Amino acid sequence: MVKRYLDKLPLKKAIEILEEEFKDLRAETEIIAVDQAVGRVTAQGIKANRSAPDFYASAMDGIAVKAKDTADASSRNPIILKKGVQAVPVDTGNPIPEGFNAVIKIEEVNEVDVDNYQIEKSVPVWNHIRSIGESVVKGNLILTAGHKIRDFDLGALLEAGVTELEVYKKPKVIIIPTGDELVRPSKELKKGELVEFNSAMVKSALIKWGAEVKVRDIIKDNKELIKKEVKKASKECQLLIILSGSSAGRKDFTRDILKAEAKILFHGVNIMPGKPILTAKLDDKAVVALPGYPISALLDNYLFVRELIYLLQGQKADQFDQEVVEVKRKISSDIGLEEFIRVNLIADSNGQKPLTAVPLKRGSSAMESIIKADAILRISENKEGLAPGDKAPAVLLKSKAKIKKDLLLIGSHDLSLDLIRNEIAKRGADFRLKLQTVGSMAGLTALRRGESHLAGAHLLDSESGEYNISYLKRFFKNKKMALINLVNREQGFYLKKGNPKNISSISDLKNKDINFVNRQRGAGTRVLFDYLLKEEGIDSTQINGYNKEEFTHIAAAAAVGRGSADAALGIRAAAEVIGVDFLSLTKESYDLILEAAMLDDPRIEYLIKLLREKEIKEQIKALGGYEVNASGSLKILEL
Ligand SMILES: Nc1nc2c(c(=O)[nH]1)N[C@H]1C(S)=C(S)[C@@H](COP(=O)(O)OP(=O)(O)OC[C@H]3O[C@@H](n4cnc5c(N)ncnc54)[C@H](O)[C@@H]3O)O[C@H]1N2
Ligand code: MOO
Repeated sequence: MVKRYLDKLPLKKAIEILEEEFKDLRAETEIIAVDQAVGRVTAQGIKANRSAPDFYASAMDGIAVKAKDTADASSRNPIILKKGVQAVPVDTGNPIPEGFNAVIKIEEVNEVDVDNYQIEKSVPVWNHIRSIGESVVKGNLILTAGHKIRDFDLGALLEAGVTELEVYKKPKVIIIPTGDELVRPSKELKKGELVEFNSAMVKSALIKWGAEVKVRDIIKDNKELIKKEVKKASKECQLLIILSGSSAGRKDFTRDILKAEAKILFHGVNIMPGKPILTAKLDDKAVVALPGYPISALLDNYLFVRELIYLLQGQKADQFDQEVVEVKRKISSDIGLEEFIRVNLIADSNGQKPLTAVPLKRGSSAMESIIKADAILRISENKEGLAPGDKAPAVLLKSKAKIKKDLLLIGSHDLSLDLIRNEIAKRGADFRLKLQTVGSMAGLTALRRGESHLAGAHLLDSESGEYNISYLKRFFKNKKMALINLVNREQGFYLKKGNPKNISSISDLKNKDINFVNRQRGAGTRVLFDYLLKEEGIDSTQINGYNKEEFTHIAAAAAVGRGSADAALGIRAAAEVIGVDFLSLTKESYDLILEAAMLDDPRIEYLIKLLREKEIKEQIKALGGYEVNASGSLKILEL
């Protein structure tokens, strides 16, 4: 029988349960000095103790006058005002002398002599006078209860004579990381050890939301130890977070412990990632067990724990900043699960249409993809994925203004691209270069769909021996396209140090003793490998490991480095990064491809200029295996 251990609660329902169960859960309050209060949340409404200003004050440097004395003044009929009687000098902020009711700016006044001023314009009553309470009015409610204090709130409070205020104490949270395989972050790891980093992510987010957080030492997967720590910690905090052990593994004890000690509220929500979250109430305290996978823990922290931290401070969590975006490819999603998918966003050239969302890697432990993401696309639980042209909401992770300026490059992987990306940022350019590495062919497909500004490809045409052009003819018929040479680079074999299996040519791979690891279908390196095999008259079935695939040069080199393969094809620079031997076989060119119409886009001009710079060429060359003479050179093709 299928063992079902998870609830299938819709997200909204799950949040309602938390709100209902913990509606009276509040942190204690304390009185603190106003100038220490930024980020804290008011426990009571706050009224102004005084008006500001509490006297009539001059708003300008000039002279205080009686408005009626100025009534007839004009440029043709200048009027003289007697100093001390009809006019008194005042500076900005000075009280207005009794009996005066307007101010004229000094630059509009002519000082005729020590006793007389001349003016050429009449002024109305209250001209340039700050009235009593112009800034804040005594008795007015300045801040409501449940207000998170900002820098400018401080100013208004202090001006209004409020020097102390009652705020919620920072909610006390304890985080307990659990797991046999986990160790504190360090540079060196033993085999099988994994760095415990969820606590650092979760803690930092909670501090941002106003909590005071303690992280306990990592506890081994031992039921008694975890139980002891849970009971102890729950007495010292308002919210307890247990990291991992929320699913059904042999050592996932969290559910058992909470079942015995607490009231379980729910275990399992219809979302992905983050499905196996578990929440409970232990002696009125909130307990949340977050799933182990980092992206799942992260998402659940934002969706659920954030609500609780706000609730503890008498607030309701803000809605996420969402934007309706469009997709240009099919994106699958399970019906009955609300899916949260990391995406890059790109704007069309005139910025009129909705932003286009381009999905990134989905895995619940793919951290680089959350760093790269511009937004999290939400596919609701009643949808079975999205089709090209469909729209859906996305939670923005970066500013929309910045996203609209970015350049997105989707294509094959090359180490020089990271160098360039970093250089653009280092120089403070007003755009960022974003990369999605997916392989040459997938890059061209994305460009054709309008999901990127640039593709990166190194696709050999086995007939002509030329790179990329024949593919462009196929992909971009009747279009005017441009090719910018990025680099010419060496392709060859990654081999174990010292080449123990004596591999010296493609035909050596036929040896049954040799394990190869290939690149994914559609990768330029895969195309090259097929070409090299064909040239030698070798059939792919003769190669051990032809169907084993890695997705980047680095991953292929690393497979050789750790011994799971004897050889792989790839670029020299990755061999240098991983520290494996390299046997050069051929040279290829890697081009950036774009619509020719984009060539006068300032960002593209910047990129081309950068690629032509001597200093950048030297840096790329130093990565190993690169020829940079043609970097930045341009070809325009009418296809
Ligand atoms: N048979 C099933 N197995 C799993 C299911 C399922 O439905 N049936 N759900 C999967 C999903 S979805 C998730 S999410 C995870 C949640 O698992 P746990 O909460 O029990 O977490 P672990 O298995 O202990 O760890 C998963 C993974 O994450 C790493 N990890 C754990 N804690 C940390 C930490 N504090 N910092 C960094 N990394 C952490 C851990 O080493 C594991 O690699 O269960 C699936 N399984
Ligand atoms: O839901 Mo798990 O939380 O997909 O990774």
